[in-house]
Amino acid sequence: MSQEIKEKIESLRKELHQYNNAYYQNDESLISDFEFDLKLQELIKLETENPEFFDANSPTLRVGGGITKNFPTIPHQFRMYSLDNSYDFDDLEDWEKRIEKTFGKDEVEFVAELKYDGASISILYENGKMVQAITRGDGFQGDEISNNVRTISNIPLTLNGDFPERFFMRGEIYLTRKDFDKINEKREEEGLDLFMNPRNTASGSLKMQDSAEVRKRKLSAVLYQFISEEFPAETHWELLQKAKTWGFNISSQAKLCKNLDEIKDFINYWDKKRHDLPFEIDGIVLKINNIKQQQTLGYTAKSPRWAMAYKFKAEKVETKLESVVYQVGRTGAITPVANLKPILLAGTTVKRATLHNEDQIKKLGLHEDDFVYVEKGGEIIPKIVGINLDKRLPDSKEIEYIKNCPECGTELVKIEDQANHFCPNELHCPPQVVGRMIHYVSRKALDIENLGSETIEQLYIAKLVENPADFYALTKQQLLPLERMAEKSAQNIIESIEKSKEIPFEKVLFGVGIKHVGETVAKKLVKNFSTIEELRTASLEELVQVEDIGIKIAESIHEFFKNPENILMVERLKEYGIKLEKDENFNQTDSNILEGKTFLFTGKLSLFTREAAEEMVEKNAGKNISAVSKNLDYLVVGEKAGSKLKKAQDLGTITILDEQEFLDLISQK
Ligand SMILES: NC(=O)c1ccc[n+]([C@@H]2O[C@H](COP(=O)([O-])OP(=O)(O)OC[C@H]3O[C@@H](n4cnc5c(N)ncnc54)[C@H](O)[C@@H]3O)[C@@H](O)[C@H]2O)c1
Ligand SMILES: [Zn+2]
Repeated sequence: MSQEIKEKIESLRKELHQYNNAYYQNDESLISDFEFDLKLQELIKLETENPEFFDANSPTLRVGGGITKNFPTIPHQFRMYSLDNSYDFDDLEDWEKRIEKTFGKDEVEFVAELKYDGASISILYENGKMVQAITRGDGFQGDEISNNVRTISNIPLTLNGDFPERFFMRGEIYLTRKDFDKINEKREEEGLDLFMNPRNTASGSLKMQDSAEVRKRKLSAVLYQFISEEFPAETHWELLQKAKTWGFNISSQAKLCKNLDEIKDFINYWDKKRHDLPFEIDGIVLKINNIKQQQTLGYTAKSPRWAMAYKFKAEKVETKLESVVYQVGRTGAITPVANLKPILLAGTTVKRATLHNEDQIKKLGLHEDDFVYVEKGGEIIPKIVGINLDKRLPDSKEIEYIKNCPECGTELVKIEDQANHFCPNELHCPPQVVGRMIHYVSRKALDIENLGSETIEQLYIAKLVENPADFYALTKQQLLPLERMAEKSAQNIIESIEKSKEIPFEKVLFGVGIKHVGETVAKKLVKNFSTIEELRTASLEELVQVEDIGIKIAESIHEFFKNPENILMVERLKEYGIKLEKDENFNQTDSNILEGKTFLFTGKLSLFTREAAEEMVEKNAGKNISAVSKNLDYLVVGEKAGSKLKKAQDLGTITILDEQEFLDLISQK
């Protein structure tokens, strides 16, 4: 039994560490906050009942965040805690009883505040000037991100009035829904992946290296806590009012509450009204007003005893499933989508929910005409979390997954290890044909500016283009009749297409869309095969001899050139003057300073991508190798470097550099 409990505790700890890592380090939510908190509660319970399994590193005792290597690490003069969570009024009543036991009934006042969903920050002010801003990090120390915080317009850099000489203000950096949507609209235009939610985006933005980029994100800030050795007032409420006169943005919704009933009213009000706020909140924070009382209560290992968060449950609504439709992505991946009877959820009308893939539908056990529960978690897209079986009609049929592509009728295939079905008709399935052309014009490929996905779709429907070679036969006269196409834009498109004839071979090779041939692989291929002819006629054996080219890629290249339509397209591209040969300066190096030296990069790099780093090594005559061994000269470590770093340290002969030191090394030339 006890072994079982031990294993359960360990597995929960491991799981929660993983979620924390994703959440705080990579700004990703692998599960909903609600599910996360349930697991945490379960662990707390098990640990309290089984104190023999105590571990100071347990996620129940530690603030989840971490420190990155990209900013200076600064210790907090006053530790930054997390908050205890409660989900129902019973929890709150328990908390209030504990407090009354210490101070007596009616002796305690509370301040109720909105719980802003962003990233917390501690800002030091000296003599009325902002001096330093630090993230919460692990609570003991955080990242110094002063320059990024200075770009936030509602954080005062200088103060007014009668402020103390030295103190910290703590608060939350967040994104309004509107600014979040704007960022995503722009990303959509640029063909970039969309951000998941305002919280993760705000937190990620704060950790960007270039503060000019941070400024563009239009972050907001609200301050909710004054901290210092001495307090210029006796209550939290008064401190907030004072901070306001000094120039801080203090939440206008905060409310002084005399008792639990007033607190409950506040909570009930905001549980309904929160969707009308211009920003997201995930609950309410309650704080004891009197500072002396706060000090008497003190802290647990993780949170103040004088404060409590009340978290709103993710809203769940029931609605009817009207149909399941199947979308074909640009890579041929099939995504089932549920069309729902429109319903209001978390402030927006929901009509659709993603069903992910066949397994998900099976797992839900979805039938036609089912009544389903829909929830909005941390993500923007709502999902179906359950079915109301009481309302299922007796003769309703189970949803049967489609066998053929809804766009072109081709029989779908399932590839091992992948959750989605695919339509294999790459060359003639309409979304895939369009997708291939969009890929061809994208920035990392032929970089044909002005030719957006909508225009390509229109051109395809008008039967003017069917593969990348067709772009080069387009005329301005053909473009003009398209919707919303002005003379000037048409001219720009023609010019951009013409300009793409300058793009080097490796990008063209990436652009033609051979499966598994990404940017890096394309480069490696061009290094070894100077012309498209050489590549086309290379045998599988010759291909796999190239560094990083495995049999899968080799076969995919063969497959591509077996198809007469592809050969014809390549021939036409050649005729139009597209570069299908290696540039003379392809192998040119910048310097020889790394000659004879070997490099390996590990961990999460933030100053450059791994590919860019490897390219820098090559351009300076160094060599990249793929494992830590006696042959390795330099190991360059990013954030969270793991086993490779350890191995290198153990070997003791390898020089370990951080990213900046690596840059310094090559700039010595
Ligand atoms: N989905 C996931 O994978 C995942 C992973 C880790 C954590 N989480 C979520 O994060 C929570 C833990 O995060 P946490 O440690 O930041 O705690 P928390 O979010 O529960 O509460 C503490 C934080 O609340 C913020 N806050 C907002 N308004 C405030 C106000 N008015 N006064 C004081 N503080 C205010 C502060 O930033 C403070 O650090 C979990 O309970 C979970 O919901 C989710
Ligand atoms: Zn198809």
